[in-house]
This record gives sequence, C-alpha cells and structure tokens, in this order.
Amino acid sequence: MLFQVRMDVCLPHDLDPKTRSEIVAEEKQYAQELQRAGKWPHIWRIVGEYANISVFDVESNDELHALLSGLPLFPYMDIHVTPLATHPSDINA
Ligand SMILES: O=C(O)C[C@H]1C=CC(=O)O1
Repeated sequence: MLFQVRMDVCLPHDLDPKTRSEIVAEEKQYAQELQRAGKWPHIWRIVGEYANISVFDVESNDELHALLSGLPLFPYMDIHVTPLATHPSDINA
C-alpha cells in the first residue's frame, strides 16, 4: 500500500542546540534505515520549507502509523497522510 506523507517540522526555538542536533541525526539514521528497507521509497524537500513530501510503501495503516510515530522528530511534526490508489490512465499499471 502506497501513501503520500507530508511532514512539516516545527522545532521549538528554545530547544537546546545539542539536543536538536542529536534528534536530527537520529531522524536521519531512522529515515535512511527505512529507505534501505524499501519502506520509504521517496523523500523530497519542499522548496523553501522545513518540510518534506514522502512516499511510504507499507502493508497496512497500522504499520504506517507505527513507522511515523517512531520518527525521532514525531513530537515536532505535523503529518498529513494521503492514501494512494492506481490511476486508470497510468501506462505502468
Ligand atoms: O528533514 C525533514 O524533512 C524531516 C525528517 C524526515 C526525514 C529526515 O531525515 O528528517
């Protein structure tokens, strides 16, 4: 099952810089592990924003929720999920 996920990051301005660096480094490691596992096949920066558009490839809504809620930045993100279906005009479908 494919899902488009938009993540908007909003870190508190008074967050300790060391803590911020650690969370961002943990996030990168977590994200890259999921990419290597094939669960997170696309991630794109939205130009001019601390936000991304991603595509997740998972078995269920519950799996997606578990992966997203495990993001180290999860407490600092607004996340919007859009389920994707095959388009009838897709020549690759
Ligand atoms: O930078 C972001 O868009 C937030 C987050 C998502 C993956 C990652 O490494 O950081």
